[in-house]
Amino acid sequence: MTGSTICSWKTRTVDGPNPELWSARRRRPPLSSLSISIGKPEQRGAHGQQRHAKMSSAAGADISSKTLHALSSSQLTYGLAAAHKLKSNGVDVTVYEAEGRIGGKLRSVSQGGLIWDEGANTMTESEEEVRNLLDELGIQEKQQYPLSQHKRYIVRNGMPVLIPTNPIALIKSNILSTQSKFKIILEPLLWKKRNNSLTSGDGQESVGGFFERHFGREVVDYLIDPVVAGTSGGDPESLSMRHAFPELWNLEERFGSILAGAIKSRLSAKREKKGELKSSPEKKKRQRGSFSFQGGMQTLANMLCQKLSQDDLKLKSKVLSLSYSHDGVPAAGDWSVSYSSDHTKHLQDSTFDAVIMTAPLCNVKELKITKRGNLFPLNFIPEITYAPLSVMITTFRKENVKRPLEGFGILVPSAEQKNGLRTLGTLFSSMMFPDRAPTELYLYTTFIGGSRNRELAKASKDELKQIVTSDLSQLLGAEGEPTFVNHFYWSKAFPSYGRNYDLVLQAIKKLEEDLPGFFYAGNHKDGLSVGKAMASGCRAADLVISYLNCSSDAIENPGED
Ligand SMILES: Cc1cc2nc3c(=O)[nH]c(=O)nc-3n(C[C@H](O)[C@H](O)[C@H](O)COP(=O)(O)OP(=O)(O)OC[C@H]3O[C@@H](n4cnc5c(N)ncnc54)[C@H](O)[C@@H]3O)c2cc1C
Ligand SMILES: C=CC1=C(C)c2cc3[nH]c(cc4nc(cc5[nH]c(cc1n2)c(C)c5CCC(=O)O)C(CCC(=O)O)=C4C)c(C)c3C=C
Repeated sequence: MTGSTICSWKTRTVDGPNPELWSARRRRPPLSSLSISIGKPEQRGAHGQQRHAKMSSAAGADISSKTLHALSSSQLTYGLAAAHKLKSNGVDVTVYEAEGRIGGKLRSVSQGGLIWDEGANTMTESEEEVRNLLDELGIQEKQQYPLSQHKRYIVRNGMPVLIPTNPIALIKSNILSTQSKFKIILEPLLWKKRNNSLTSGDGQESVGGFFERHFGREVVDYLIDPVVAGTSGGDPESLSMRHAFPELWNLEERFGSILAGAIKSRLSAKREKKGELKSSPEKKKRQRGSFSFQGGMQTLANMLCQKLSQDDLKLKSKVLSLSYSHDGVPAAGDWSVSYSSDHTKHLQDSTFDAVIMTAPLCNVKELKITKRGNLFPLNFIPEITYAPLSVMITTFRKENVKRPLEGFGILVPSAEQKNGLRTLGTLFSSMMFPDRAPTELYLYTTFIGGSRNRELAKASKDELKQIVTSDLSQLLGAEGEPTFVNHFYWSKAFPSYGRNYDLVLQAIKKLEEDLPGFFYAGNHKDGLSVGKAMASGCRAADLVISYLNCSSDAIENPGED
């Protein structure tokens, strides 16, 4: 965001006698010096006369206290995290969601004594923004940590093998050949430098190419391929290393060897942590690892909504167009949003001071955006490839599962398709969270398709049931038919951080630079995980707050630079 441009605007304003202004100031001390008022967006019918939002809230003032609204045009993790943060800072928000429910890809179902997730199943709190947000929500007592979460399995020669979690366990395990084990140990000496002529013209190396240079092909086939499938539904050859794993990419840039780099950064992180603990010994210890919530991941979305009133959240409201029409007063109702509402069956408009867009870029591309009355063409947003995915929920009676495994779940490398396995992987949902099924049942969540098998992702429920039953029979000894089956299909489960991802990031930058007060957050930007998504929403909210602050400063101090 080009905050400096915004800060440099000079305009005149007079605070109107809006009582809500004062309550807003009381509610948000960090912004107390600003002329910020909180009010409702101005509404007009599709064909109605536009009213002047900026002038409307305070009679007598030539330009009233600014009505500050932030809009998130999708409500998901990012949108809701952003909305929550803005609300907490006393900024009014309206969240538009095209669907009739909140949560987006956080989608939990509770039915007949079973609880399952059709989207994200767990998350982490590696990002500081997420830790702070969860603390603020007071959601800790609802957090559920999976039992035996560090037990994860990979298929090798058609059978499950425990993924080693430390170097000694790796050496002992039969997950890799002796040759590959040596390649890993000797990586600091043997790793090959990137040959830029072998990467595509733009210097973008694939995930597969990168790891093959460092650890050899077997590591790519049996560790990287399943992990990539199990974190993005993608495959190592089509993902860009720099975009999909930026931390490891940077590690190579800094240290060359991944292993040596990882050890060095771990040691320095430990030292830093020790120092931090010494300076603030009361720092709270947090449980580490992945977690979900009682009732599933949807609980998080529900909690994030708590601060929003009924009017703040507009379900079944698809944003169709955005119009920026700045006329002298920065951020004061610059944005007009037009959306179709299922409730009224009409197009409606509202004005806002800023917009946080969290809809996928493929949806953004379909919007009509105008800037000062001229069409703002969106043809610079590249076509994005998405991985499709089917999620199958099955339950089996415990006595019918002959070789149940304790732990998180099992991932199937592509190479294991030759052994008849067609799923991407299965989460042992009721092993992790026993309250998700009655005691006599195991509940499994199996994923099919991804970029590995796009056609299969679209298969019918019956066909997918056969595939899941066959794989679970081979891997866990699940006999007979499942006692319950549920199917959910995501046509665009994940954006692929492919080799053209620079163009995607450039397009997001252009949107934010060319459209003052427009901010983009979401899983198309800084990572796919729920945690990264939430952090991205929080950062967008911070940018909105500074944008509004800068605009207010410019209004209050018209003579200063
Ligand atoms: C099957 C699956 C499993 C996953 N597992 C995990 C996991 O275990 N851990 C993890 O961390 N992450 C996981 N993820 C990833 C994570 O859930 C997602 O990356 C993230 O939640 C996506 O959120 P989003 O808001 O960016 O996008 P989306 O979920 O696509 O949300 C976009 C929202 O925008 C709305 N929208 C679109 N256009 C408009 C419009 N014009 N107007 C208004 N609203 C609009 C849509 O209706 C939708 O609700 C998983 C994802 C999937 C699909
Ligand atoms: C070992 C079992 C696992 C299976 C099977 C699995 C499938 C699966 N997962 C996704 C999408 C994501 N998973 C993510 C994290 C994640 N997944 C597993 C394990 C399995 N996933 C673990 C242990 C973790 C890490 C901890 C966590 O986040 O809870 C993520 C987030 C990735 C990130 O950047 O942090 C996503 C996204 C798919 C599509 C899938 C299907 C095969």
